[in-house]
Amino acid sequence: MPIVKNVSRAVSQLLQSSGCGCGISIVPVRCIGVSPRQVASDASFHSVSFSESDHPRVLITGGLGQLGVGLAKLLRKRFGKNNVILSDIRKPADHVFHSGPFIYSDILDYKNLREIVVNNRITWLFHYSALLSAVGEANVPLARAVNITGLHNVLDIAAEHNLRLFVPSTIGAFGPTSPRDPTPDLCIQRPRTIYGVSKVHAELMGEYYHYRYGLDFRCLRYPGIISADSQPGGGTTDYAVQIFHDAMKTGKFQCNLKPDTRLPMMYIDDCLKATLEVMEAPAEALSMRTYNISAMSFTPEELAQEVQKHVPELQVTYNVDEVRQAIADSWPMNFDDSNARRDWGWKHDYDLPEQEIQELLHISRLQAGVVAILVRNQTLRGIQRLKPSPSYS
Ligand SMILES: NC(=O)c1ccc[n+]([C@@H]2O[C@H](COP(=O)([O-])OP(=O)(O)OC[C@H]3O[C@@H](n4cnc5c(N)ncnc54)[C@H](O)[C@@H]3O)[C@@H](O)[C@H]2O)c1
Ligand SMILES: C[C@@H](O)[C@H](N)C(=O)O
Repeated sequence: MPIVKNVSRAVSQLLQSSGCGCGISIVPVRCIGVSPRQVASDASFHSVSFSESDHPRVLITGGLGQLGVGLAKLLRKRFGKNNVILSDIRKPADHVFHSGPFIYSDILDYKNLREIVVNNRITWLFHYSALLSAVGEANVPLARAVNITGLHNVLDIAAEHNLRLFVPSTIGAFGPTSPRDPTPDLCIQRPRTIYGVSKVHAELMGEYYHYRYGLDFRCLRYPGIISADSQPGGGTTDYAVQIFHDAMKTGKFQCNLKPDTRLPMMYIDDCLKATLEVMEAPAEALSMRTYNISAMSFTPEELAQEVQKHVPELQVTYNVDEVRQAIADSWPMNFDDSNARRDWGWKHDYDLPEQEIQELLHISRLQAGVVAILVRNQTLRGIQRLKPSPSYS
């Protein structure tokens, strides 16, 4: 298995924390100066507001969640530290604040978002703000505001300012009437969560703006993402991160999904690599604007067995959360990403257990001062207990 390394906070904490944006309750009034209806309907399919020889100037919304900080790190390596602005409504940790430009941005504040785009001459926007599946069901009005109204703000601004726009979708954009094993790009999509409904809406609106206004919209449907040094934001797949943290911290893990619940998953490095690759792909290569991407697929029982090879003392019990289980039971079990592989050469690097270990990738500190070692390209090779390091790596 590809991964794992450090530890994140408890799912229950995430559900209650401000990290999910649950503190926001006001939907600001939109102040549209130029409607997308005023964007020329014959706008160029390829139009971007920067010369191809220049680096893009990037804004990431909702950047302090599980995925945004890692994305900023990858993009800064590629485009330069000062060309990538991370934004969120939360206060960044010290190491994030000092790692590159950070700005407050509430995606529900259209005028403020527009100012940021204009003043910083943004050319690429990665729209990560969202309420995930489980927290979305716990607060539907807020999920509707952030995931749908927020998306509308982002789409309008992107269209007005000729941005290249990335919006992630999810396995959650499918529902119980979709084919589940495998799930192709194009099939029936009738999700039964506000999260899934908002993501189908995002896919369709983005594609509509693309064909109607020439917006350079790009979208990947991510599987559940496994990360080591960032915490999940309140989704159905969070267990696959939590198990590593609990294995390291307490040696006990209580899973909130049934042992045989199979879901598509992906290691964060693959997810971020795919995101950059699809944004850099020539428009001509994209036969679609929304693609499935896939890497591995496993059940809690299979994952637990794999982790127990390295932490034999790990005790796993099951206490099923009915809301999450119902969501998981309606989602794909395996994802068909053949179109992404054909069109722009998508290929994952990390997979479930294979025997050879190629490279030690990363060491990160756990909350309790315990350190896990993340290994590349296959199995979780080893987990070590070390003294807390003085600084976050
Ligand atoms: N992590 C996954 O497994 C996964 C899988 C599929 C798709 N995705 C998608 O990828 C994106 C990023 O996911 P993540 O796991 O980092 O999410 P997350 O929940 O960890 O982070 C979302 C961020 O959005 C911010 N946010 C909430 N309301 C906001 C507002 N009004 N204005 C600005 N920011 C606001 C939160 O503060 C939070 O930092 C999301 O769109 C998600 O749907 C994630
Ligand atoms: C799958 C994904 O969209 C997210 N991790 C969730 O479970 O809600």
